[in-house]
Amino acid sequence: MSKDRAVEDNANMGKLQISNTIFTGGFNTVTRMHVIKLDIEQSYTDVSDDEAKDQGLSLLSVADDSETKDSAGFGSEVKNDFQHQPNFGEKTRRPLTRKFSVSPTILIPYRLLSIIRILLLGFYLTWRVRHPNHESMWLWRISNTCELWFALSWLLEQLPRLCLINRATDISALKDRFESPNLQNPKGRSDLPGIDVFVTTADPEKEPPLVTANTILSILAVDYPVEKLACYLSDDAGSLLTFEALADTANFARIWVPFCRKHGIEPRNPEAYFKQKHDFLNNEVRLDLAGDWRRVKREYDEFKVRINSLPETIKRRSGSYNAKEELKANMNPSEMGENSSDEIKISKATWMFDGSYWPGTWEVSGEDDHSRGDHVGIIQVMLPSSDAKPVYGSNTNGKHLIDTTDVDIRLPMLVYMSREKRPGYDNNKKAGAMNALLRTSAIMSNGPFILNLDCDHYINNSLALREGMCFMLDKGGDRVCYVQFPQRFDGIDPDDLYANLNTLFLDVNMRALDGLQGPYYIGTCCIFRRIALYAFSPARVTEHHGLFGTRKTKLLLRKVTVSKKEDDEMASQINQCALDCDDDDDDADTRSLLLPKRFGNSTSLAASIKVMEFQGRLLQELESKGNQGCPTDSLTATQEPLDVATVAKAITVISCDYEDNTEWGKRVGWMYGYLTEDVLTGYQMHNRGWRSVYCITKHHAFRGTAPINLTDRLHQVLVWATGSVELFFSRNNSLFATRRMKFLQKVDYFNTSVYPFSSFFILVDCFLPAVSLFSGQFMVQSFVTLLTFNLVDSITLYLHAILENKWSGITITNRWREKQSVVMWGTSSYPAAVLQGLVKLIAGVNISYTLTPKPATPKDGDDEFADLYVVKWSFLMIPPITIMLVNTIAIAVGIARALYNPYPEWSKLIGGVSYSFWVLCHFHPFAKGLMGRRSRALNLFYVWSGLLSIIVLLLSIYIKSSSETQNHMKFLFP
Ligand SMILES: O=c1ccn([C@@H]2O[C@H](COP(=O)(O)OP(=O)(O)O[C@H]3O[C@H](CO)[C@@H](O)[C@H](O)[C@H]3O)[C@@H](O)[C@H]2O)c(=O)[nH]1
Ligand SMILES: [Mn+2]
Repeated sequence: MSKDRAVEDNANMGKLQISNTIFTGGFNTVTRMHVIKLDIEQSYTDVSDDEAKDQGLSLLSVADDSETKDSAGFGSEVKNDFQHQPNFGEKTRRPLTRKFSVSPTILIPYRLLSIIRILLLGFYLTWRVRHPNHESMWLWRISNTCELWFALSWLLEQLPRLCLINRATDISALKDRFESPNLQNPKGRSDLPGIDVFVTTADPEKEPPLVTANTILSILAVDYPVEKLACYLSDDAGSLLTFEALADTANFARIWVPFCRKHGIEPRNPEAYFKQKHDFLNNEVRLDLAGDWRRVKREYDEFKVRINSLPETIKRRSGSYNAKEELKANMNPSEMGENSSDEIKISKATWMFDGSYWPGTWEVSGEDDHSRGDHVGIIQVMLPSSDAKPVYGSNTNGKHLIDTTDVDIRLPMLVYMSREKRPGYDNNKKAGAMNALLRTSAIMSNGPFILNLDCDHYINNSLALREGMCFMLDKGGDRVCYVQFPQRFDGIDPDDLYANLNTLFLDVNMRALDGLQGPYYIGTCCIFRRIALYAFSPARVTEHHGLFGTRKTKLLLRKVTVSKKEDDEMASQINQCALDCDDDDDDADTRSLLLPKRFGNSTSLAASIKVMEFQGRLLQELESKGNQGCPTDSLTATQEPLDVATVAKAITVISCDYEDNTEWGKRVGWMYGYLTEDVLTGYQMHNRGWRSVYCITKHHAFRGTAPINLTDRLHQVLVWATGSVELFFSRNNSLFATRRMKFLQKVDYFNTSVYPFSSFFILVDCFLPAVSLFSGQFMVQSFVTLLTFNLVDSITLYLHAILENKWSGITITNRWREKQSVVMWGTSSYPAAVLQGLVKLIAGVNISYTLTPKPATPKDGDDEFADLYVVKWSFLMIPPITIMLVNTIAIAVGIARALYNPYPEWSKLIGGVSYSFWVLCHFHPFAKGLMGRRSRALNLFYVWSGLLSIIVLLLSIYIKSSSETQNHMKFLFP
């Protein structure tokens, strides 16, 4: 698109908005869109003049076309420098990743143990079934069913752990291949593909802006070619608070990012970095680190104060503007078109610092067009994209904080986005936000790869993106739809009371899946291949790559999409789109108007097609530039110029999906209609035949926060478990509906979808000992057999865990926490999830999403774990509390009955009491959470009641056995 055209389109914004209305099809309301013009100097003054000019908060900065072309089209240079190039062939052929299998010394005993356990379980269960307890058949039946179920679920869990693997990356090989001079790239410019980073935030109260700001800073400072990186923040609250916090973050990044690059800082999240202890005398650091550290720290502290006082700042500013407005209106009522002398009511608006209305949500709710679920779409480029050439800073001369003469001071693109929301239309929660980002970014930067982060998950290792790229760009990498990293956490209490670390899932199960078809997508810390999100199958993409750079891309799109039958509609539509591009290449507007007609009034389909179109056009462009032999995936050798016209067109695309909203999530992008979009979205990709990869390393690539408050944790587990139930009921998840998914992978997905249903058996098992104590009927013939079995069972389980520790690092304590949490959640969140899922299935009721509150950054001197002791009531606590009470009472009743009974059945009593105590042990963290700060007393209670019951029992056995010597043998082996 020529410059003139862009200018013309800029002037014709009004016209474009009209075409948007047509574009949204049958929807009546005119879709409006705000592209905000801001001048950062007004609010943030401590920036030098020349810096302020390129400060970025200008209207959707237009990148210089000629520059961009230069950076992309290095074809001509190739010819000139051809003879002078040494041979790099060998160097670039090194593999980027390696795969290890777990050592046989661990694997063989591990498998042996599995077999032993299966045999033991088999023997025990057959014995149980063959020997009914005639005393109490109902107890026998119930406990049998429970045990059969648990055995089965253990088997389901164990099966996928047969092929264990570990992986490693070679970052230096990546550098050699993509960033060293070679024949195609004599200057050694980075040939790494572009990455768009998506961050989502939804509520500045539950998700403190300072936390989000730190995440953004860690992204802006990541070690990746600046011109290939773009960062998008989606704000589902449409809040000015987030907006201004982001603007100030972009500002602070000018200090923070060069500082990180200069000294090789890790981690590049200022809050986490400044918390560390520093050794400035270390030989490996630069001499000026101490000075720079002090100056940057002071800047950060001021930044922190500014961000934390933003709510107050905005409130005060809006207050004074509103008062002024009111005054004005009352002075000249005629101007307001009011004839009466009544006092005029002015709506309490939220004001931006330049004295204009904030188009998003206003603090005072209830305002039409300005509430959480009812506002226009907002898009703002906070930092423009940059050129491929490094820009070096200058030395300290009063203006500049630190000396950056040899430091590249460019910053990646940064965009604020808040999608349009209207009452009566489902916004599809996080999935909706992600898809809006997917479409917006397709038009603005179109990185072939996408990193997805929650607002509280920052990049902890600045090489993380490169690590991910190793998998994507390695041989065979084109079958990888995403690279998932484990979720690691800061700020978890040392005891990890509520099993937040998730070790069993993150360190064992996910790794085991990597030996099959790949780990689940867990919603954050995940790098996607864009094309996999566009519902392509890997086979198709391989074909794509095979032809890439050698034939006509258009031809290729047509050929590829027609050759596969299953992606029917979408394929033919893309096909048509490619044809359209052919017809009238120069008239983009006519084309976008044609699309809705051809495909009905479907906004979302049209939007998805637009995205496809862009991808196609990009390929074409590369093609036409003669970019022959360009490495696969370096699609962004061309940086899409960011011009006003294209971005204005994105307006239609980022708006909420209106009536056709199901189309997007059904076919393209993040899946709609489920509480947890993540597992389902990954499931679809695996089902299409993609594989995913687990990138788990000792240094944690990403870190985030987890709820350490019992109530928050219960609600988080409720959301996850409901997602699983939804997966179970989803049409896709029939064991027979699988298309290209490996069998064991399918088994694991099935297991995931089924675990909340075990809540029924867990509940029963927790009440059984109490019921038997109350009724005086014990559930098995002999507690001795039960205990022996439990012992053997536990031993094999923990031997397993020890072996698992060898390759996953999971400890016995972790294991015990996991076991406790299965019982705790199994009696609270899981049954609630099953109920919610059933209600949705039967009545079609939409389930609401509970956003997990993120802990705020503690101020100096604050208790880091204060949240741990906050007790908030939740209905989910009712069953566990009941179980704890019932079992405690049952123990007392049982003992009392035995003591006052002339013929007490001691063996039954011991069985019942120890079983009840065993149940109570599983609820220890739960009880601690309920007691809050008084939990120390609780520990004493547990120890003493344990000891006491043992003493009482031993005493009574002693008394009993000495008085009835004949019966002695009987009670030991009844
Ligand atoms: O309407 C919404 C709801 C949520 N979010 C964002 O989604 C992310 C995750 O939400 P959170 O409540 O923190 O979920 P968690 O339980 O902490 O997160 C885990 O579980 C979720 C559901 O499976 C995944 O989406 C997350 O990525 C994963 O970290 C946050 O960044 C939110 O801002 C939105 O953008 N819009
Ligand atoms: Mn979270």
